[in-house]
Amino acid sequence: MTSPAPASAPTQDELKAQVGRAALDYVVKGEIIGVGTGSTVNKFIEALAGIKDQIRGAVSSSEASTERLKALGIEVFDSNAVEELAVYIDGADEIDGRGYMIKGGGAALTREKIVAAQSRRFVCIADASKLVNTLGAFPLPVEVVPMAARRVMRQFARLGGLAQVREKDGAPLVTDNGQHIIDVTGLRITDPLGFEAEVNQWPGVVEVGVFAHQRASVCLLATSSGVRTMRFG
Ligand SMILES: O=C(CO)[C@H](O)[C@H](O)COP(=O)(O)O
Repeated sequence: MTSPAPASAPTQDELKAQVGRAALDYVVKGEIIGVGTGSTVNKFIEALAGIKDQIRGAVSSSEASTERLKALGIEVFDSNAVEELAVYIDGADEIDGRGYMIKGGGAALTREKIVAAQSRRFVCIADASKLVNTLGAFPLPVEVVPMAARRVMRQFARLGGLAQVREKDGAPLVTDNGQHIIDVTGLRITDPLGFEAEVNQWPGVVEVGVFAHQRASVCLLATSSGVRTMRFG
């Protein structure tokens, strides 16, 4: 007699698909939905296409997500055309136990923060590897005006961080906003609210990838035993 093969652990792709589907429970019917950027959000967009007739459309946080949404027949609105969104659904590079996040691994942090700020609720979708005690192990993305890059990098060095300009195809990556990204390693961000406020007032910083003032309201965390829901008040 043979015993059944042990169930294999879900792959990261399956975990992302799982939270992408779970986020459909937070989609407010008849509304325009805020949609983020990244591989987890791409799974959400696929799932959203299945209920596209139940929403009015989306405000998107990047050209990449806009393209995907449109390809699946979901109307995309300019963020200026919508005063307030009921919900924003997006991934994260790190999230802590208070709903504070690092975002921007996909270089879309500025638009992500804008759409998050116009939304009543931020639903973060992530796999369990993104949950941390203290933010900072993931290189912190910061969008900067190119002429300020070196100065901002020196300011991070004074905080003990090591910054480098993100590159694509051998040249500095250019964001959807025509700016550059620097990635900073070696930081331990114990006061995300204070850190975000400080870095955002350095000349030439367009936006820092710490999401503390726009923290998550809820996080759907994919684990090998199912989706765990964390609420942050
Ligand atoms: O902030 C982001 C893009 O700027 C993404 O939300 C973050 O990088 C997570 O991406 P993924 O779901 O691919 O892990």
